[in-house]
Amino acid sequence: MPQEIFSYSNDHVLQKVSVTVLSDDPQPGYWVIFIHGGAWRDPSKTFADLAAAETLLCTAEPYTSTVLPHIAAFASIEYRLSAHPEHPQDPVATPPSQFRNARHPDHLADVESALALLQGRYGFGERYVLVGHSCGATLAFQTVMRHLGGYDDHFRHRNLAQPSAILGVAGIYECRLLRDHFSGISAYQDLFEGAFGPDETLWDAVSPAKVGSGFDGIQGGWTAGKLAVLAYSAEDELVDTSQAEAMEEALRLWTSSASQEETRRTVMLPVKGRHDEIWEKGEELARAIAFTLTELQKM
Ligand SMILES: Nc1ccccc1C(=O)C[C@H](N)C(=O)O
Repeated sequence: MPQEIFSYSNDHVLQKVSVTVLSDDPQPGYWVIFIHGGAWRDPSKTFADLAAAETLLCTAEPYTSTVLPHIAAFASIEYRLSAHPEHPQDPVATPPSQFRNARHPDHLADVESALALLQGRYGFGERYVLVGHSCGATLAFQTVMRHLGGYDDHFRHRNLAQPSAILGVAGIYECRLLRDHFSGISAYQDLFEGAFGPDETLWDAVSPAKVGSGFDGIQGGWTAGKLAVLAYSAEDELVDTSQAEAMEEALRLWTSSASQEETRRTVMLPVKGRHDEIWEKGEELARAIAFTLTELQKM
């Protein structure tokens, strides 16, 4: 199954998405679309972060007989990044197409452009699971928020088909809460300021767990959604469990406002390993993706 790489814009080298199509079946399975983490800024995180889990899902039992038949394709999105203090770039010598100085809403606008490219080429509609790790989970849930601070509705891809399920893995859902939990570590203040600027009211207005349970957030926005899975690890040294707990709470109104019972669910999924181990080894990420697809089949 050859991997293809598409650029969804020519402005920046990071504006690309990898695609591996497994089945051209007219009765297709789900697309699994991944958004990597790295605190909106870490250039060592790439679309290849899905590779270990993807390989396991495609080659290892029991996945090959249980979930693989229900997967149509894998895609993995890269997006423009903010500046990273440990990866400085010379602003004069670096071409604009490689310079990392993105600010919200650039990251999300890129994710939406990537989804638009995929929908335009493959037209899978709502038959996809959006999977995000760390800030990738923030971005995944932001795509289905009705309004978003600092992002003019006018510029959003309003007619994009929404995912049937979102799997957040070690996700950041409430910026200030995370910063305060690690208040002795300046990197947290820096990474949020790098992505969103110093105005903390904006941090709240982009946090899926802060605006989630409201008409402006996921409750009003994610009309097509069926399943939210929040995978979290007690061994995660960078994102503590209160993030997934806050998101679970915020999703409560979204779940209960479904027109019929059992048509929307939120599931907390404990996984093992440190923050990056989850996708690096791939076993836990693969298990979480398989879990999400299996639960989705039941609905
Ligand atoms: N401090 C974090 C808190 C939460 C999530 C990620 C990070 C990271 O540090 C990611 C990346 N390794 C970075 O250097 O930006």
